[in-house]
Amino acid sequence: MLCAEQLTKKYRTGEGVFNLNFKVSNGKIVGLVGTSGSGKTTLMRCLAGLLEPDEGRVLLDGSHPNTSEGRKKIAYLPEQADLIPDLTVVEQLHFKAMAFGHKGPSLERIVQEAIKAVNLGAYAEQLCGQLSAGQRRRVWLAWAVLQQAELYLLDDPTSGLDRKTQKWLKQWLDEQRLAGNSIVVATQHIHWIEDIADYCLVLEQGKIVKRKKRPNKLIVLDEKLLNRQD
Ligand SMILES: Nc1ncnc2c1ncn2[C@@H]1O[C@H](COP(=O)(O)OP(=O)(O)OP(=O)(O)O)[C@@H](O)[C@H]1O
Repeated sequence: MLCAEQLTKKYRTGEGVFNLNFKVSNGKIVGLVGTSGSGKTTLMRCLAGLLEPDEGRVLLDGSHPNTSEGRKKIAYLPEQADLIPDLTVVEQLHFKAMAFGHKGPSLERIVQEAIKAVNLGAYAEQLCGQLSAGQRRRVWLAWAVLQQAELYLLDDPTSGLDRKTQKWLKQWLDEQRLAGNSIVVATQHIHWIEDIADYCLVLEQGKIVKRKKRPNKLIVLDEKLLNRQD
């Protein structure tokens, strides 16, 4: 479980995030929603253990997130996809998978599965520096897929994504939830996240101004199941 307790991170300008308290249980999706500058990235970096709070703390299963144990559990995907322009898509993903400890046939399999998941097969041999913004974002999502983490922190994941990939992403997030993993998604698009998130935190000027729980509505992921006669 991830906990933010009285979390404050203040920049010299006086901006930042202030006295935030919330929990993300295993198997839950939480949306962090707010306009530009509301503090989403600051909070995400604190949750990933990359920014040290001035007050309060972040705990992942009772420990600081930036320990060797914590780093194995967290997949943090920042707003900007940090890809090496001279590597092909497949080389880039090999490189990332190796950094996460995969090797041999399992490395090859996991890279191919990630490429297939985000529908990047046609671009597998293309240099990352020659991809469009949306294609780069898909490589970035493939990077999330191959990490096989317990906690996913996704900052602005839908930016530049076509509808098909946005739909796939929702399905993938739902699969992660069913597998018991936790996800925090920072986005300006409340309509995209609110029908999949278990709850949303609305941020304004670094403070939580609203907590929105998902209404109890039936989500139809597979219509065949509904129409089954057994
Ligand atoms: N390193 C920094 N030094 C000073 N101020 C900063 C720094 N980083 C962010 N800020 C300020 O803190 C506030 C929150 O920024 P943050 O990047 O967390 O917002 P955000 O909600 O992620 O915005 P966006 O949706 O545009 O990415 C902004 O007003 C920003 O100008």
